[in-house]
Amino acid sequence: METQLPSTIPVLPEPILQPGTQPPEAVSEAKIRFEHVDFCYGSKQALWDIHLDIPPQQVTAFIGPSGCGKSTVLRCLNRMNDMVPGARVTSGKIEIDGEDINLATQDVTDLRKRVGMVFQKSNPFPDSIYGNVSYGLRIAGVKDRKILDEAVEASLRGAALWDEVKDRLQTSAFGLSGGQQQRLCIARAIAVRPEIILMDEPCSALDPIATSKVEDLITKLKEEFTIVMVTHNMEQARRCADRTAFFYVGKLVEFDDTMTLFQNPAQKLTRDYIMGRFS
Ligand SMILES: Nc1ncnc2c1ncn2[C@@H]1O[C@H](COP(=O)(O)OP(=O)(O)OP(=O)(O)O)[C@@H](O)[C@H]1O
Repeated sequence: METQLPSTIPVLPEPILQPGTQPPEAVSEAKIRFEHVDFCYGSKQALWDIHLDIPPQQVTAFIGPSGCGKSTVLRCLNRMNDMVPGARVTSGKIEIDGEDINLATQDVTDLRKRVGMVFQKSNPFPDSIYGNVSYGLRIAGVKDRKILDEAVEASLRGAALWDEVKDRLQTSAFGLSGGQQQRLCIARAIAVRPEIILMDEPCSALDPIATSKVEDLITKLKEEFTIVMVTHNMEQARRCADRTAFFYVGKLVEFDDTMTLFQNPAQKLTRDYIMGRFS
């Protein structure tokens, strides 16, 4: 019997996987592993039993309707949810390279060096282009101008921005277009050589041309980084993501390689969502 699409979003979701469905098989070489994770904001549960293996050096996209928990899952990975009073993982475990990132011994600053983040709205600092890209290295204590120069150039090249800004590195970052500012934020994120880059709707404020440049960049960045992105744009998930996870009311409904998820989803709920039967 297939799960019927609820007409309204229930407060407490019933099991939504089809009977007999097993959790996705563990990826042998997971960079990131969610093991049966429940998460609450105070007394309000936002995630139920999230079980997910994210492979290294691939792009993984999270899709699903508003409020289904995509950003919460993403923000678990750099412990940004710690900043919300009462927000916590209430059961289960989240591992990066096999290490539990919620242990009391975990250095959160160190974790955030390993797990960079790019936000929906570009957020350059009120500083020059050079100052923005070199920021992370400078606060880590790097003072050598040659090292900083090389890192800034490599990061701007890595973010496909060097040619557009190389002659104005000392000018304000606010003088860049929206798309350039977003690529600058990506350059700032990669300058400290993270292992994982989280992107929360990185193109939602951009026009189609700027979106296309950032999408090309995302595809290139996976050669070096593990990318996890939230997107409301299903075409973007199709274009950029190797694997896609579909969430609904705080549960992971389906996680598969992107082509399979879009062309032959195992769950009726996934099919209904990608066919636009609800949003
Ligand atoms: N700071 C917070 N305090 C309390 N509840 C929160 C907080 N942030 C998110 N939530 C709740 O947790 C649930 C999941 O929210 P989340 O932002 O993760 O969903 P989402 O799928 O990313 O949504 P959207 O696509 O609209 O960004 C929602 O019910 C939301 O109201």
